[in-house]
Amino acid sequence: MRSYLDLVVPVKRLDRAKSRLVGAADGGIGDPQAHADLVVAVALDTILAATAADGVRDVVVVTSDPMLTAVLRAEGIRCVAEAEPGLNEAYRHGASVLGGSGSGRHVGALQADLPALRSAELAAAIAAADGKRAFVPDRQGTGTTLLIGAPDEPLDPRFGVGSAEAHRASGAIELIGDWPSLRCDVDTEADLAVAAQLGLGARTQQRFRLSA
Ligand SMILES: Nc1nc2c(ncn2[C@@H]2O[C@H](COP(=O)(O)OP(=O)(O)OP(=O)(O)O)[C@@H](O)[C@H]2O)c(=O)[nH]1
Ligand SMILES: C=C(OP(=O)(O)O)C(=O)O
Repeated sequence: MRSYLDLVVPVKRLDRAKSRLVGAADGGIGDPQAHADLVVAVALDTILAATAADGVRDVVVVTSDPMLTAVLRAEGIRCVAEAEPGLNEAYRHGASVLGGSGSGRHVGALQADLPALRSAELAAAIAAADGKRAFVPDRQGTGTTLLIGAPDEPLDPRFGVGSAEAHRASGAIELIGDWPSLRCDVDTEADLAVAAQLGLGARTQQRFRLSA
């Protein structure tokens, strides 16, 4: 069965996002603008790869950051403000904006920190889910980079520490394919170095201080 997904992608306010990456931007530590630019670049590379993936119909970003909203809207990307703080809250809000459950829509949750993402890998994961509730674990196997809801059911996101196990326990099928770029979320500078080996998106490539 061919599935067409609408994706929700939340991003924190830039002054709070990706705190473990402070210092990885080309301006180094002590340059908040350089850090913000790196977070924007990572999000934009992720989102543009997602919008180009076969099987993705629509993407909505949930963020309350004014600068990020302006940048994304200039790229033609739809943004909505958070209704309340929190990652799972942002996913639920995005899903409700997209139509939520019972409206013939099929919603997925994609993390915004996948700067090496290849559209073909995301498309392959969506196809592998075959219309069922499913998730893709991060490369460590403990977190989640993509959750695909069951059609016409609430998304029921369970992101946070140990989210792979939480999504498994919720009945989602674990999808493991040869999708390194889809599994490579970047929390630390070491993760960014791994993503760089896979091939960073053009914007992140420009902003990452290549120290390693
Ligand atoms: N809109 C929204 N997005 C969030 C929220 N919390 C996390 N995110 C996003 O979810 C993704 C995964 O979160 P984390 O990997 O924990 O990233 P982070 O919290 O920015 O990074 P650290 O400060 O290093 O923990 C990132 O793209 C965040 O921007 C939230 O409360 N609201
Ligand atoms: C919130 C998550 O991401 P991270 O591990 O990047 O914090 C998660 O994997 O559920």
